Amino acid sequence: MRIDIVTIFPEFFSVLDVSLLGKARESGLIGLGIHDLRDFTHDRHRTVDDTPYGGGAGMVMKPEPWGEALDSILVPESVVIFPSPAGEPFTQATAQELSTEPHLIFGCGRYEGIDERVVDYTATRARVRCMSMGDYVLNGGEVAAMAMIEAIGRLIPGVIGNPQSLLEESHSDGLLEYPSYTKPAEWRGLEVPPVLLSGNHGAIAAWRREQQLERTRRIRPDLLD
Ligand SMILES: O=C(OCc1ccccc1)c1cn[nH]c1
Repeated sequence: MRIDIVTIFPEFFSVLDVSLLGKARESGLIGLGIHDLRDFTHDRHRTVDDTPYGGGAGMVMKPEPWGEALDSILVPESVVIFPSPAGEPFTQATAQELSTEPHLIFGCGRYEGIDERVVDYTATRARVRCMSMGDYVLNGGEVAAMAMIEAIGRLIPGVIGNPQSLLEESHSDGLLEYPSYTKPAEWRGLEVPPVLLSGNHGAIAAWRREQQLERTRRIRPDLLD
């Protein structure tokens, strides 16, 4: 997979060099390109925003720099993702689906957002998805993009050492994960549930499933609808 990121804070993504994805990049599993939106401006002040038509507070990102930046990296197979509070929910299912794509482009908006014509025009040349990480507002798309890149990247075969662990985590089967324990068997007066020490794998699997259902009912009943 190749991932390109367009942002006015390219240095923000230098952490991707050292994280889990750093190894994936060394091994060629993931190609990463980081593009400074200001490199696609032509005025002395490298302007990327302007006041909104129709009035209102804040600034809107100008379409021209975005058009040139995306022209320089877009191919028909690309999926262009714009993190946005007004986007569709990004879930584990979305991460799973996007992890099989050959090329993802993350367009990190700031201010009040990007001129809508950038979304409309880009949608005539590739698949575009405005995606939300949750019902809250950040100052820009960079943090959301980082989270999506990690959620997607770890699902790419070969990136995670132990693919089995991907099967048993929260949301992989639509439920929250069961509680986990490790040595010592007793810690500060608290014991590990005896079934986990029983060696009875059938009982352990049944207990874990029940824990998943109980937790999901208690903490995230919406997942059971
Ligand atoms: O704030 C977010 O994206 C940054 C952004 C993009 C465009 C305009 C304002 C802010 C966000 C919240 N949930 N998921 C994403």
